[in-house]
Amino acid sequence: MVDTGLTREQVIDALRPVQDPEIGRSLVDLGMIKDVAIEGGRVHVHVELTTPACPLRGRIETDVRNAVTALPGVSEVSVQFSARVRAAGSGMPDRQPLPGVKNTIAVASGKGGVGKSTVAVNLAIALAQDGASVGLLDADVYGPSIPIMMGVSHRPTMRDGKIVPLDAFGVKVMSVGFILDPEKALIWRGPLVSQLISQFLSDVDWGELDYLVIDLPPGTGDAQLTLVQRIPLSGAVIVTTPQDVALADAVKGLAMFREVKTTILGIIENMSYFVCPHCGGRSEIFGFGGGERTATRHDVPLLGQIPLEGSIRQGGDIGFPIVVSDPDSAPAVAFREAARQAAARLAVEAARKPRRPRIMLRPTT
Ligand SMILES: Nc1ncnc2c1ncn2[C@@H]1O[C@H](COP(=O)(O)OP(=O)(O)OP(=O)(O)O)[C@@H](O)[C@H]1O
Repeated sequence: MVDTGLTREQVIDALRPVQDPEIGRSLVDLGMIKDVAIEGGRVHVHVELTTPACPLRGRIETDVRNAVTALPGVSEVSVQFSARVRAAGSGMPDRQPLPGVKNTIAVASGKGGVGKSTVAVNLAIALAQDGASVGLLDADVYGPSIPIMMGVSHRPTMRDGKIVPLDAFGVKVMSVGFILDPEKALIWRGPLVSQLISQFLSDVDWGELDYLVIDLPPGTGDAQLTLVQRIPLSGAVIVTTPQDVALADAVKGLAMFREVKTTILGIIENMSYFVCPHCGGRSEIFGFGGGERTATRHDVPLLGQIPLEGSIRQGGDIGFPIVVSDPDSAPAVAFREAARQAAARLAVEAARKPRRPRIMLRPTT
């Protein structure tokens, strides 16, 4: 083997200018370069991403390759990826994070029926498909639809005094629908809703999760406000259709999350357009571009535009969501991209947080 004289330090120095494109800081400073191995002219770099759902993995790989290839004597560069999700915490210091759960993502809508649960289900599965450990909590006491959409309905069991969530498509699922009599759901008032959901957060054995996606009840009333004040939320995704009445309510949702200092990860515009399966013509049934305009006006990202499609409705009805049933379809790709963008935003939030200083214990003499 040819000795090029190349050292680990030289490789790390070459990697210093390479940034995580989302976070805008050096991979080296962020502790994302886990290992560098050199064998003659061959260099192997192990990068630890901040989420397995990283939307810019390809770009990071290219930048790492280019930086290392530029060093004298390098003939081949291989890049290996792993991921460790970091906790973004919640906006309010008094809301304690859930033990074992790194990030909680609320999926909310100002208006009912805009596809909030559909989005929650597909986002959660998309994150799990990328390799994250994911839970999905259906907190929509007024119409828990997650059991049907995820194709799970039996009552969960108990283990060591905790509720064991059900598993569907690699996601741990818990729903008020597993426990409540659907006939009684409507009489739940704000404080009771919040008490029940708090109990679900603490009494369910979620284990170690990178992301817990929470499908909130629609609206911005008393019940929703009490909930978002009590749950330690790392971020919120707002679902809307492009229709004016939905957008007006989505703006109320943005205001609610801002009031409780929860990061808004972005807006998802659902039912954005319809492509006729017969003639291929495109119709903008609920208007067009409203989600984008609202996102721009309120300075939040637009995470995606999901078309109105029969297969999405059907996937929900039969408990076989579109990211599983037809992963290459346009809506599935849009859901996956939205999930990755949301995960990337959380990684940025986590990186902004000052690291807790290590406490050095004095040796006892
Ligand atoms: N993009 C889409 N294309 C076709 N159908 C959709 C789409 N998004 C949602 N749907 C369908 O619209 C209906 C309402 O969706 P969903 O239950 O997800 O809305 P929601 O906002 O959670 O409602 P709620 O306010 O009752 O909680 C469901 O039947 C669902 O399958």
